[in-house]
Amino acid sequence: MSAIPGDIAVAVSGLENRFGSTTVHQDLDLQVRRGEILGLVGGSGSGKTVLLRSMLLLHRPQAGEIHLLGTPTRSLGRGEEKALRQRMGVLFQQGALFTGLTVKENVSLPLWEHTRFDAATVEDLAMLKIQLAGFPLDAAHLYPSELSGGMVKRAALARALALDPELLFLDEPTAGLDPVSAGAFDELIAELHKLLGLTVIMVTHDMDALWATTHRVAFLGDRRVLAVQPIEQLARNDHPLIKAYFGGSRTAAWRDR
Ligand SMILES: Nc1ncnc2c1ncn2[C@@H]1O[C@H](COP(=O)(O)OP(=O)(O)OP(=O)(O)O)[C@@H](O)[C@H]1O
Repeated sequence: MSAIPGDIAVAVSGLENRFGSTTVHQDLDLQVRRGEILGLVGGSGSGKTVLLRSMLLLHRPQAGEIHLLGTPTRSLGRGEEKALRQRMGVLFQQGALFTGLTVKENVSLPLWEHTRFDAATVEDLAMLKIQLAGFPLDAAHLYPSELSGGMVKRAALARALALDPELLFLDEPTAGLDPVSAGAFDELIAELHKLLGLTVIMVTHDMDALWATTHRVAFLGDRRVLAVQPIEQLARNDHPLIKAYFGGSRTAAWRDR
């Protein structure tokens, strides 16, 4: 395949993912530009999470190539894969914090694992990320079970930012939050994106988040990416699957504002 331009953070080409007789992706292509916030949408079961996991190198596709930050990943050795993973942060839907660790310990963990900083530096960096994620510093000693849904998301975001990632993956970041908390989280993502120059890839069903934060949105359907467009254009795209998705009463309300 030809060289990947420097302004492309993630390039997926010819991706194929199958589970038994079910083909989830076939000949799927997607390019994510450096510094953009890209939304990933599609009907339930269209393969958004499997695509996310493929890009995170957590799922190995049957065919295709994924370039991450200019590096082809198909034949990476363990060491190279680990190094690349450290340049990516991820916020999973449930937050996925370790329940037996406090927020500060959760955020410190990647720093202990992947750096040789001393204890004081790890603590300083963890507290900085906790603050960046808008989590109250005086609650950093709490355990996940003591947090509200919005606080769990912020704590998990702080952990995702621990190693200063260039690429940030968000899986349904506002799912389960009330509208006010979800709106605040959208603003936080937009601010961090600007402040840290992150490339953000966000799977979401949340129309508010799509309209408020994304530069472009990729639509998954029919086992591939059917379109990548700014949301204003995508919501008016004539492809039957896209039309059906945005034609629902909840999404149409946004489109027709
Ligand atoms: N580990 C697995 N084993 C078997 N099938 C799987 C596995 N992971 C995903 N699938 C299947 O792949 C398809 C796509 O799943 P995926 O979770 O990526 O969809 P999605 O677009 O994220 O859906 P949703 O919006 O409902 O979360 C589904 O049919 C799912 O059952």
